[in-house]
Amino acid sequence: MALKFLTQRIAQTIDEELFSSSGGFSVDQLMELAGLSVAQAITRVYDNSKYPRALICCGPGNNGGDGLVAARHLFHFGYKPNIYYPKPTKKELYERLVIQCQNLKIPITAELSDSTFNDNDLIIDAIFGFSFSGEVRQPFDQVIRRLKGTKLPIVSVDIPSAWDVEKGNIDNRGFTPSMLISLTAPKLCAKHFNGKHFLGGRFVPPELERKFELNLPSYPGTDQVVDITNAPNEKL
Ligand SMILES: NC(=O)C1=CN([C@@H]2O[C@H](COP(=O)(O)OP(=O)(O)OC[C@H]3O[C@@H](n4cnc5c(N)ncnc54)[C@H](O)[C@@H]3O)[C@@H](O)[C@H]2O)[C@H](O)CC1
Ligand SMILES: [K+]
Repeated sequence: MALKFLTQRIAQTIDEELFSSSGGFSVDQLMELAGLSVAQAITRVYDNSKYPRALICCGPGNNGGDGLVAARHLFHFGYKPNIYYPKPTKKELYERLVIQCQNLKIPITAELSDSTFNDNDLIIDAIFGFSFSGEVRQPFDQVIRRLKGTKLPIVSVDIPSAWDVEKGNIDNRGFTPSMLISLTAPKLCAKHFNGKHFLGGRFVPPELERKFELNLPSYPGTDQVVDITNAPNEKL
């Protein structure tokens, strides 16, 4: 059975079920596993000896939270992360994630200067995930413009930011990353993506997987990610 690509509504429904009282998960837990998946997938493709400086661009929602968690794991995996976080979320969870990064002396900035951006080997796009809609509003429009112009490799978390969650890069509003890490299950926009593609978020209970007919591939050994670059994908 082919891997299921999710609509925005189904992605949000699965998220709600995981966090409901019957699902039993807290946001912290799943964000930690999501961010760990992202960092682990990066090690598979972008070795820290060749790509040590990683700029993590973090948005205002849970996608940005995944980015903050990934920054911490990348530090422990031997990278030199830098964080661009223009609109820090005023919630305790996010404030704690920031403190954890500050304690590792990971630079965090809200300004997007040329050097903030260019003095890196790799960019991680954790700006918007499956709740994105419409056209990109300030202050994120400027980082999307930069990402469209850069020659550095970009790794997108869950959705390439500014892409329509279902239709992909409509009107060329976004950029095309070199690598995508889909979380839980890929969203429909990933059918338009031809680069390196991993699946992460190894926390879906089999019953939930069956209910939504996700047909997830098996994760090898104790890995948090599985390479789905060549998974069956009927192109639209
Ligand atoms: N179940 C899972 O797989 C898990 C996924 N995780 C990650 O969570 C995101 C989805 O998070 P959510 O908070 O729902 O939304 P986003 O991060 O996508 O962003 C919402 C944020 O963005 C603002 N926004 C929306 N559209 C625009 C726009 N056009 N311009 C500017 N700003 C916009 C909106 O106002 C909100 O503030 C999922 O993709 C995964 O990455 C969990 O971490 C773990 C479980
Ligand atoms: K993203």
